Amino acid sequence: MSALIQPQSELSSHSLDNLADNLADKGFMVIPDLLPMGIAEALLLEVTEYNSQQFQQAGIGREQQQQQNQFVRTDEIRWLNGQSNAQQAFLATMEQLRLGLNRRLFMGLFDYECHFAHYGPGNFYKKHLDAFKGRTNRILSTVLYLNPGWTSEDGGELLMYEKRSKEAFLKITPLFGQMVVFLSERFPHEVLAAKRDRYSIAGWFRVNTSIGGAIDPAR
Ligand SMILES: O=C(O)CCC(=O)C(=O)O
Ligand SMILES: [Fe+2]
Repeated sequence: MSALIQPQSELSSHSLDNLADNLADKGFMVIPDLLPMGIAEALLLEVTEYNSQQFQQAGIGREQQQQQNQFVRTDEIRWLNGQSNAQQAFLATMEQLRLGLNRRLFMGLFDYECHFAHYGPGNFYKKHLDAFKGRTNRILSTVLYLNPGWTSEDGGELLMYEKRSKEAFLKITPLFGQMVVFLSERFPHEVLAAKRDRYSIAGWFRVNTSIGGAIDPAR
């Protein structure tokens, strides 16, 4: 698998400027190809090799409040921990993104947590916010899509909403290598039911709300 991975690529300052401008102006951006193809291909190979025991049923809420809710979401997830070269390359790219955004927008992004997600046929994630004002440390959401040859027939689009609006303002097809980045508190969003297996890495840049030395909250 490591043979597929190209040497660590530097994100250009142009692409970081562009992302920072879009986040400042609109609060989101869709990036067609943030990562080198080889890294995205290795991540796809890795995620498709996991069996259902190696995924966990996705929940909603955090820690004690964590609960499985089949009405809200039916995907399965697996947290990244840097256990493969592909994961390390991805996490290194996201670290460049974190530092680049902090430098440009003074966002104070402290760390990044992310998981693979697998939506089998019929799986969905109903309209939700990744963060509620004042109650979370998730600031910026990212989703990287790992679906070669995805077409509009396959469903599984991400719908993005403005708050208090019933009509989505953007419909994102989960195309291979594409990443969407958006402000976690600002945009309710949902994943429509997919008609075939849909793979992604969803992640969140967080600020540090630690009290008394403990990082709060734990995952
Ligand atoms: O996969 C997507 O398009 C979005 C996933 C999502 O909203 C989430 O995991 O919070
Ligand atoms: Fe979400």
